[in-house]
Amino acid sequence: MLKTAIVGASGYTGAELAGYVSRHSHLQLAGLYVSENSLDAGKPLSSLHGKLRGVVDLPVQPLVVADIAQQFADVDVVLLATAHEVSHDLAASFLQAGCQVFDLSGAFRVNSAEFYQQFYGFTHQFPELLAQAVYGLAEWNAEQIKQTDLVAVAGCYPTAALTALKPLVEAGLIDSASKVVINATSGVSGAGRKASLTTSFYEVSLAPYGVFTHRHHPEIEAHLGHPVIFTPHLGNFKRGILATMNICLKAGTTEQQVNQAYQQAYADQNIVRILEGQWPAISKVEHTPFIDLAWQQQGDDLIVVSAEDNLLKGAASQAIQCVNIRNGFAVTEALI
Ligand SMILES: NC(=O)C1=CN([C@@H]2O[C@H](COP(=O)(O)OP(=O)(O)OC[C@H]3O[C@@H](n4cnc5c(N)ncnc54)[C@H](OP(=O)(O)O)[C@@H]3O)[C@@H](O)[C@H]2O)C=CC1
Ligand SMILES: CC(=O)N[C@@H](CCC(=O)OP(=O)(O)O)C(=O)O
Repeated sequence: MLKTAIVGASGYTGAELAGYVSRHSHLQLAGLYVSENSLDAGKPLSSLHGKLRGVVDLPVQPLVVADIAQQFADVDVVLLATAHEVSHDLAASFLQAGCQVFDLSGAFRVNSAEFYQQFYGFTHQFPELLAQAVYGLAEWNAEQIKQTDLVAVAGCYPTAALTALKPLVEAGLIDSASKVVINATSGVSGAGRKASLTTSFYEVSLAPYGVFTHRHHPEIEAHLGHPVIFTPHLGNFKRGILATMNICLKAGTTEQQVNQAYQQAYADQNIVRILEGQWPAISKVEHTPFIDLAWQQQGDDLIVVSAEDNLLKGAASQAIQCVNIRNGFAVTEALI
């Protein structure tokens, strides 16, 4: 059994991770952590997330950064479900303590100091870790994930977009002079558990945000290798992302070529479900680790739609996929 700690355990993705670890045959929950001065320190996780009652009743403990080397010396796996800046500051200490680190934040996803300055507003202090981190898009980077101790789990919108678009790029089917247009809508849990006016029930409608400026725009381009226009939207529902993508195919691309590109990428991947005769919908993927895909072609125009649960395939279940891949467990262990 691998001793597994969750940092940021009281948050939305942290609680999902705790549920998965508790039902994993090869992981043993070694500790649940929040910030040193957290108001929740000492409370059972199940008192904060009622669905975990009787499943994970361990209390969340304050993380004392100065004690990491000693306290985590016998911990095998650390799941960081913390804000980007927090993960940025903590990852090196856990790696030095000998832990495998799976970071759900954006702190190590793009190997570019400029990117962090421009889109995250901080100067990245760990260029060597940025270079060493493997992007945790589970279906695409399994070989590299097997060989690293630092996985930067892919972002929620990027997972929805890249899963849909990478097969087409890999097969060389997208018109190189065109940009792929991605419109995606997320439920409010994407913004985390902390109270804020923009995600309060009364305020939320359906509206775009972060137009031309969202940090997932460059993350998608960096890992796709093709220019995009990405517009996120916030919807008045709790969880899930639906992404609709408009693609200009190379002139003369056939339906068979498109179909083949997807079959080649995902025929053996249980988490990616290719739908026939129906479109993806959030209701079919919420509370599941799946990502659903469907497409329709008209001449050289292709519309692809993906749907996932932002807290699961967009975060926690993809992190567990990466843990499974890294440690040679069945990819879907604890997930399906
Ligand atoms: N929500 C989503 O859909 C997705 C989220 N992510 C990423 O995953 C990460 C977590 O997101 P989410 O679960 O939504 O966040 P939440 O805001 O819901 O939770 C954050 C957690 O971090 C804890 N925390 C805050 N500061 C520290 C600290 N210094 N040390 C230890 N723990 C700390 C918080 O507890 P306390 O404040 O009490 O200490 C809380 O447990 C983020 O980086 C986010 O970008 C990725 C993909 C999707
Ligand atoms: C609805 C909402 O606010 N969503 C968040 C994205 C979710 C998230 O936490 O982003 P990462 O995947 O990069 O960690 C946002 O737009 O910032």
